[in-house]
Amino acid sequence: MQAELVVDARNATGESPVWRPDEQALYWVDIPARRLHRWHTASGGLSAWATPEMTGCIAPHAQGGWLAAMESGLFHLAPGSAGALAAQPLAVVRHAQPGMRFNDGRCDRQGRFWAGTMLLDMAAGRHAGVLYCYQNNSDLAPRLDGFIVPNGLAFSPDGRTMYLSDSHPSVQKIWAFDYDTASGTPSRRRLFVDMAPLPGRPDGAAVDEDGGYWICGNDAGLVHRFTPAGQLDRSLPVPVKKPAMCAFGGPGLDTLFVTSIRPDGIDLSDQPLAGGVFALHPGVRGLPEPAFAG
Ligand SMILES: O=C1O[C@H](CS(=O)(=O)O)[C@@H](O)[C@H](O)[C@H]1O
Repeated sequence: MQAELVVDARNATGESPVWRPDEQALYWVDIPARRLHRWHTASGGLSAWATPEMTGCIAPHAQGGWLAAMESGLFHLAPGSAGALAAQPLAVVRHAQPGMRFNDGRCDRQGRFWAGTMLLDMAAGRHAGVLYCYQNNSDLAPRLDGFIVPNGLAFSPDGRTMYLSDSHPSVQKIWAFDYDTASGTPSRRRLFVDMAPLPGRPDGAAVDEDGGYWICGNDAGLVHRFTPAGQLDRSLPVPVKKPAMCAFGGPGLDTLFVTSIRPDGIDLSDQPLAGGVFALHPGVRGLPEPAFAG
């Protein structure tokens, strides 16, 4: 299967792709560049907005616009025309240590927002990362801790299994949890996949309608699909070494969009498209991305 380059975005760290069916457009962020991006598939039109801080992830907001997890906390973003962006603070995070920011996250199927934090200095390898849940427009609460680079957050189609990974080279694990959809409580944490023996570190993820868990194999140029039982089903190549996160989109939700990383200061002659956004057609459909309910 050939991955098609859809946007030669040259993102430093392209993350959090989210498909908006109402706009037939893909949004994503470039974390260090402090940018929110939009690509309208039919017209090919590209838009970008400067965000006040680095944004680790975004989720659609039920009232329109986006819930964005940044450095100091959560914001509501309302992108306008000509690059205008209204950013309203919603919740301030009390980080476990100085020098942290939000990273990967999304909403559960009931519309609660979950996102993890990490140290900007990833190389330090400290287990300072915390997983937070935000709900009722007011309550940003730490729920799990001990992570270095929390990533790969996703929910099964019935919402009753939560997935979470840690990308750091010293961890490279994906865990599954039972998830109580009524209370929003994860429990019975267990190892879903140990990715250390497999090519690529676990990065961002998406779940398909059959419950397959798709995760970017960062540093290996692969996107892996695991069955709900944790068996490797297939691995699809992308023409860059560092795919970062994937999301289903397109009119039939059957395109898997993949964002990527363009590392600074290294020879990119073997991956000139690094930092691009790619499209794969894996033969399965995704599910609509749940919005933050408030
Ligand atoms: O900043 C980030 O970087 C890592 C990828 S990498 O180690 O730089 O290759 C990624 O896992 C993480 O999600 C992202 O926020």
